[in-house]
Amino acid sequence: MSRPPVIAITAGEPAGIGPELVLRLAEAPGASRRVVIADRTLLAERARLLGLPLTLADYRREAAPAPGTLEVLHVPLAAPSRPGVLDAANGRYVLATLVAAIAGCMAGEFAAMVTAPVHKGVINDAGVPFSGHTEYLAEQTHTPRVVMMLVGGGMRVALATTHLPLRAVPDALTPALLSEVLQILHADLVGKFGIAAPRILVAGLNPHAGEGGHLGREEIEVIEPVLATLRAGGMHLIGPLPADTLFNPDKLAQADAVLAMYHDQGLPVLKHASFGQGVNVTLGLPIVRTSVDHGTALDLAGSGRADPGSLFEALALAETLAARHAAPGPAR
Ligand SMILES: NC(=O)C1=CN([C@@H]2O[C@H](COP(=O)(O)OP(=O)(O)OC[C@H]3O[C@@H](n4cnc5c(N)ncnc54)[C@H](O)[C@@H]3O)[C@@H](O)[C@H]2O)C=CC1
Ligand SMILES: NCC(=O)COP(=O)(O)O
Repeated sequence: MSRPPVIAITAGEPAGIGPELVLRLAEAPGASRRVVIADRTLLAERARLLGLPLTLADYRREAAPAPGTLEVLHVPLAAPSRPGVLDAANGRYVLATLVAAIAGCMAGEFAAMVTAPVHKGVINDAGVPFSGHTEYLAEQTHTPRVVMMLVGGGMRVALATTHLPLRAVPDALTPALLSEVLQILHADLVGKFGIAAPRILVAGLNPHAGEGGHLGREEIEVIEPVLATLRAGGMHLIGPLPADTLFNPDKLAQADAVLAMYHDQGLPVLKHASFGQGVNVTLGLPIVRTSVDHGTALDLAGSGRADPGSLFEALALAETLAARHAAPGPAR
């Protein structure tokens, strides 16, 4: 009998809701073997705090877990952590959990990694420049370009730019960046999502997609030329469209994915439609990585009220993508 794929789940910021959400994985459907990467004492304390009856077992690659146990690959905290209270002393612990997951995926020991939320600010406070998992995964796997895409509410929304100040967005939107992002998005819609000929709606940057150049020239000077070149190569690209009406149901029905130009152009729409059930997937990586659609929710940490729905969806998508990654099949 073939062994189930092993999926690594990083528990994220120790003061946030990540540790208590990963404790709920025993309830998640699916056939994978799940290994949580975190401090085992932290998990045991959160389980006790929330009254979750749970047996933690150290992960051993060759030994199948006993039924009813949650396997843990132990990474030690630098300092004890209290729910809701950030401590920069643990910033490097969070990164160490990611490094362990990435190494296991790159070595083929893990079929995929799923990430619970990290707190970007406290990692920077720890002295490590960090803008998000997406950028960190690109750096750690030596991948020059990756693309963030969220899936939820019947939509797939990818971002041309990710975690950068709004003021920096127009300068970041170069023809090279846009072209690479669209090629990665197209390739992974085919290869990871099994869509043979993806149709992509592309948002403009400016109000009314620039109003013919009267409200900004990025559409004319950057977006339209890139779309024209890629269309000539066979891609089905619609746009640039005004972002305020691009998400109307009649437009979405014409496409398999949307490319938004920046984080808060695309994500509020998707999160409004599916918060708590959405999944963040990193495209363009040599490994499979999915994540939750929410943050550390420090206000809920330790309360037991955090919804594990997005983590369960992220695990389910990781299982699907890992199966395709292991045995790429013909597109539907
Ligand atoms: N995948 C990741 O690592 C992500 C990390 N973040 C980080 O999280 C930190 C906090 O970000 P915020 O903007 O405050 O967003 P947030 O998602 O942590 O919180 C926004 C609101 O949603 C609620 N919420 C979040 N998750 C929930 C859940 N599972 N169940 C029920 N309610 C939930 C919170 O209580 C809060 O009211 C930031 O440092 C941010 O960078 C944000 C998004 C994703
Ligand atoms: N809004 C998505 C987000 O901030 C998560 O980003 P990442 O940590 O997955 O790069």
